[in-house]
Amino acid sequence: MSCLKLNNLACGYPQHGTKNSELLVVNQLNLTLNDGEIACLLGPSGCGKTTVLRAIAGFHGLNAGEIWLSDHKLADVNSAVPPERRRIGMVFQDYALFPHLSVKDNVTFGLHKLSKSEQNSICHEMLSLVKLEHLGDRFPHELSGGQQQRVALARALAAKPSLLLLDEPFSNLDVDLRRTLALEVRNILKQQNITAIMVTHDQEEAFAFADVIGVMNDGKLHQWDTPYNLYHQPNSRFVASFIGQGVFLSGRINKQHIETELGHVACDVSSSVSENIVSENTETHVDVLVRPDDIIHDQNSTVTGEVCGKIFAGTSTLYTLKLPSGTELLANFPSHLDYSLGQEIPLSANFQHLISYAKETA
Ligand SMILES: Nc1ncnc2c1ncn2[C@@H]1O[C@H](COP(=O)(O)OP(=O)(O)OP(=O)(O)O)[C@@H](O)[C@H]1O
Repeated sequence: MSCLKLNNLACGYPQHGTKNSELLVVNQLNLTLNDGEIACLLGPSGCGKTTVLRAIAGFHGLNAGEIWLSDHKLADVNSAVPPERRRIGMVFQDYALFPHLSVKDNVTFGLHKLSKSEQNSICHEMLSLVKLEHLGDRFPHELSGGQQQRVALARALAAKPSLLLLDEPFSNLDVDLRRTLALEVRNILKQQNITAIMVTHDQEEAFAFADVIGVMNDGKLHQWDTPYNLYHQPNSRFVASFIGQGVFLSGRINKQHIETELGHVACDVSSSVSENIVSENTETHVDVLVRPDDIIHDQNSTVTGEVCGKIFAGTSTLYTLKLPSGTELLANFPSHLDYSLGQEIPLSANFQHLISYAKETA
């Protein structure tokens, strides 16, 4: 069952120097999040992620569209349920704990309508959920960043929200802690069947945390999909370039093949060229997306790439390989294959999913 629905959402900010005029920073945005699903909004800085989150929370009005939570309309252009009546919890980047209150008092802050014993029981349940039962009497300044964020999560969940919004919750933490806490929070949310949306800049964090990811650019939602599909079946050139690593290699469609510098690649022309494909009997120039895991070391190949960069990453090494045309590809090889800078490596491509787009004209 759908929990959150955004229909044709548009939001803006007043433009400097003009009265009654707003610049739209989110436009025609549609998405549906099912009960118990965890989503991320991902996109370049300034693309409108936080504005969407603020609109859902009720801190930002709508210029067009509707927001629905289960069967309740939360907002449209003319009306809005106030934030405190939306049953939406929030976790912020800077934890936003009350510094003068103990951990226990922070967690029970929104529960003043309940009896003391109900408050204590929920507080105990929430603190054990985030594994902080032993720190209930401490104050925020006596906790690490990761512990403070756990308290913020416990506080948000104590109010039994219908939806949880997380605004870059892990970005103040170091990289290792970010990854482990993202997974830990995901497990807690799944265990409690909480529907949630997180905003982040960090793709790996989004991949680890979310069931579904919305890739935004310039106020628009380009693709709302699983991490696997975003990587293997990006629906636009923007998503293909933004998600994961990859390089576009020039190609030319010839019947059921695309001719590239790495040889002929078999393809189903109708499904592989996603944008602006022209008729099959004209020569069509395309850009083929080559991911680092598409490139293989192939002793039988006559095409070689010169190693001009390498980044060792433990189990694998990411190489930059220059083809004779000068195009530089990225290739991920197991790290026991240790090539030197300047070495020529015979290469071929092994595409699991061929992604190509009509060639961009300069
Ligand atoms: N109060 C404001 N007044 C005017 N413009 C604003 C205001 N807040 C944000 N904007 C603009 O709206 C656009 C979207 O901002 P938003 O904060 O939603 O982006 P974001 O994707 O969350 O960015 P980041 O990842 O950097 O936090 C940006 O161009 C920003 O400059």
